[in-house]
Amino acid sequence: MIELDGLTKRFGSKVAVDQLSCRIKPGMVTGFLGPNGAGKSTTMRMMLDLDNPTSGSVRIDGKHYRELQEPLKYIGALLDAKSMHGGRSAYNNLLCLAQSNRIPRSRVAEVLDTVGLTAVSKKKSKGFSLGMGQRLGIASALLGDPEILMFDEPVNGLDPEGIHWIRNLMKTLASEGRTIFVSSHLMSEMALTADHLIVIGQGRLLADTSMADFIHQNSRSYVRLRSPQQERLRDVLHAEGIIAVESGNGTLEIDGATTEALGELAARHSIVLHELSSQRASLEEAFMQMTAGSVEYHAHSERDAAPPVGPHWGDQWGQRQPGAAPGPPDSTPGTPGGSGTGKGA
Ligand SMILES: Nc1ncnc2c1ncn2[C@@H]1O[C@H](COP(=O)(O)OP(=O)(O)OP(=O)(O)O)[C@@H](O)[C@H]1O
Repeated sequence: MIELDGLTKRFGSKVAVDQLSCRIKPGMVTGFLGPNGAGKSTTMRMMLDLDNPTSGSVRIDGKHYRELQEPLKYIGALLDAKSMHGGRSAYNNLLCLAQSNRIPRSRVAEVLDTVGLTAVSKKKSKGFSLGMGQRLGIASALLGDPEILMFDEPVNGLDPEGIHWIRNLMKTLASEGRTIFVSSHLMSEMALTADHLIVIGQGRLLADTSMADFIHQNSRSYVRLRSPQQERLRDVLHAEGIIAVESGNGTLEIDGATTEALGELAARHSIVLHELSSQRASLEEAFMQMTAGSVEYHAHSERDAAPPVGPHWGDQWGQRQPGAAPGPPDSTPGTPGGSGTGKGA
């Protein structure tokens, strides 16, 4: 179990981590999610005593990292795949780590085999590809057979087979009762791996929730309508008190109604429909909406620059106070990506 209490880190006037409190429990994969610059790496560095918190604390099984004897046996981490000594072979890099933590030499060959690097174990690690470097970093994390494992963006640089492998490895380690804490800025990746989610933005806690609850609350479903008689359709919907949002390409999106009800309504008014379909928004979209107010670097397109018109599904996240639990999406639909182009009917 890892416990963060009011963890805060400032770099000059920049608050990288802001009063972060949460528990990371054993027996599951906990995803640590946030956009670039959210404070994920800084938090992980403080967990490993590589950075001093400005205030607050981290406890690993009740102890500060500094109090752990032979820490590799408690907690293994992959933070930076390039942190290995490039002039040493993969084997010797791991052997040095093993010897300084009183880990038997036999374990080095074991972990090299686990990560699939046995064939290149005598090669200098500076010649390794990014993916091989990631594997070597994962081997070093596994070396002490620790109960807690932390991985910072572990799929970076891995090919599809490697990504599949690391996902399965994390799940297997969690099923053995270990605490697995893994950071990512990709919701789609977390949806496939994590049992629990901790979401941060600008160093602050935005959500601490089970993956199942996150999916339940954020898989927004809506109906998409397209008609050559759009003006009439909008008038009919308006008269019925149904809010429709224009989503481009002449389509309307409607929350809180069924395809059956809308199809029958259109039929009663003899309106031709070219599309009547049930849709589900992606989790990536929900994550982008949740963190929209805390993304450090935005790319701007002309579309983004357009002023928002009408109600927007993501507005709820922008208004939420830090630390509050996420609520269900409201019934106001919008367009993906938070560009605010929705328009009330
Ligand atoms: N040593 C430092 N000095 C000054 N600012 C820093 C330092 N380290 C991190 N920061 C700033 O703190 C914030 C959080 O950075 P951090 O690397 O922890 O974010 P992250 O969520 O890991 O981002 P990414 O996904 O891009 O790796 C950023 O604004 C970053 O620029």
